[in-house]
Amino acid sequence: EKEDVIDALVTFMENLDPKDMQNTTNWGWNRSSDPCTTKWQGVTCDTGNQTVQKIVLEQLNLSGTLDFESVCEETSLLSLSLKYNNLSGSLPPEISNCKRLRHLYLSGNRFSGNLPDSLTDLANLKRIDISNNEFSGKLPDMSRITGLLSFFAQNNHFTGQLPNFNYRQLEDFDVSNNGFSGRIPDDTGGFGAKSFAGNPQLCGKELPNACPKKKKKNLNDFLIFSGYAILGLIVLVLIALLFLKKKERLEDAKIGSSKKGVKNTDDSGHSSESKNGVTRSEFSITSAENGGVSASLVVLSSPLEAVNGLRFEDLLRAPAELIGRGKHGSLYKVIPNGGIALVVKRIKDWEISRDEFKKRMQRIDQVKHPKVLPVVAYYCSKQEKLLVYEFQQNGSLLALLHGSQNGQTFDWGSRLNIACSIAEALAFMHAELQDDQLAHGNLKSSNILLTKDMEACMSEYGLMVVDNGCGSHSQKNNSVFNADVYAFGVILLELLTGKTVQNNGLDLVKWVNSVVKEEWTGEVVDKALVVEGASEERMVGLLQIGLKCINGSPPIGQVATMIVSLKEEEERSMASSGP
Ligand SMILES: Nc1ncnc2c1ncn2[C@@H]1O[C@H](COP(=O)(O)OP(=O)(O)OP(=O)(O)O)[C@@H](O)[C@H]1O
Repeated sequence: EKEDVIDALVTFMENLDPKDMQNTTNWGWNRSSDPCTTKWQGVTCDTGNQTVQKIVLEQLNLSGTLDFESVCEETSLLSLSLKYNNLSGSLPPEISNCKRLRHLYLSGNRFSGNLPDSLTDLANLKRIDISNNEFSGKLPDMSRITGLLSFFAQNNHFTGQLPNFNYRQLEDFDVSNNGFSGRIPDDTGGFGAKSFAGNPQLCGKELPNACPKKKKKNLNDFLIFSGYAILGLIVLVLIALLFLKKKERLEDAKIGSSKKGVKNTDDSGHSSESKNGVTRSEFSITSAENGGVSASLVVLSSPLEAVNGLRFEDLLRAPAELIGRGKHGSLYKVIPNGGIALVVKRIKDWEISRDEFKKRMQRIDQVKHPKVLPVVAYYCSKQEKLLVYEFQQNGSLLALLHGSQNGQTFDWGSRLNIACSIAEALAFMHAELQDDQLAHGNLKSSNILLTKDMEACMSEYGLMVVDNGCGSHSQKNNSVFNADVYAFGVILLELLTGKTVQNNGLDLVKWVNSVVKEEWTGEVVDKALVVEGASEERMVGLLQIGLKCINGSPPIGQVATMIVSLKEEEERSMASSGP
């Protein structure tokens, strides 16, 4: 197999047409030597498993073509740089075989034609530089490469609309001097005119060319508008209610600030200090002139600079986009003061007293776990409960499993990691919040979000608006914690089978149970995992843990330990088997 790779690499080099390189002393590229043990010009290997990781052939006057089919035979390739040569021809779609490629530097050549769509299948790509070539046509949908940090494509002949980019995440971006047309988004993450210059048909806020006003309202505008309208309405209703309340309960109205502990649920203060030293600022919904009002936005201390000064008015003033309407309320995306994106969960019909709600939020805030998405602020009045979280641009586990996967493979290792992270986080939370009887209460794949580093974290811990009384699993296990373990079992089945959950997971559980009874365990798992060659032994191991969670409600701590050891086994076997 190693011979095949060496053969392919030499073919790749021959296609680059290295005229005088063969005469150089360090050339080295030939079929009778090994790129990692003998020195091949421009090649760097992994010292551990002796595979080629980097190929850098810059300014060598190479004048042939780029044969991705051959070079991608070395599947462990991380970086390829062919800057400043004289290479031509188009990029073949086989580029997508270089699955682990992170850096692709091709600037300063004469490459032409379209970029292949399959480029965006490379989920690990971080930096692309194709500037100063003769590329043309439309760019593929670059937002599919979720981790992209640099994109240089200046000085080419690209045309058409710019595709979506995750501008906020990009560190470098330049598409100047091409033939792009259409409008650029209002929010380009700080990239200004310079990055887009020299495209006379581009228009946008950042550019000298302002766009003509849009006439037709599109769906997006409608959503934003309805978001505004609904939030506006909430405010009006709230203010009206607060005035009524103020009249009735004048004795409650106090202005000023007070020091208080966590247990103290007097909520008229403007700033307070909790027992554990966490500073909180509270802002009345109306200003102090209106007298003390008891409903207020509590901003929990947050590592996010932008959130610390957040005021309720900022939330109200910011454009709100309705992004979901779940069983328990609606979810809006807001970007207060044009800063960091937040989501506001508005919970409807929650029979919980204000004191109870505050106590619960403060208690949950004290118990921090890196894999539990913290509430950055909450708002609570009798009628209205709002929770504010940081927006997670990489979406949820549900979307990753069942939505458009953007062509990325969701491999076994990542699935096992997610299972492990969530189990550990849940075990930690259950242990800390045992006495308070605070469980997650609504654990499901749409409440497992992916952070910008694609780490899983649990959202909406402790909402527990759910019906604890009915539903078949809670008859058997009446504790709130057991319900979480059951729900976690369903998530494990989802991870393994790739199937959607319906009917609170009952359908999936029934199906898996019936297949397992017939001992066709292998049939249960997601085809993608089988194709990938994931270890059957460990997949069956995880399946058994999932079924245990569903049928036996073991303590989550035990479940976490089992998954951790499964993951360690996986890591050991990866380390010993090599590539
Ligand atoms: N902080 C967040 N950042 C990004 N997306 C989020 C965030 N929180 C939730 N979402 C996503 O928004 C969508 C709507 O969420 P929402 O919580 O309203 O619905 P749900 O989870 O389906 O139902 P439920 O009301 O039972 O929680 C879901 O797909 C969810 O994954």
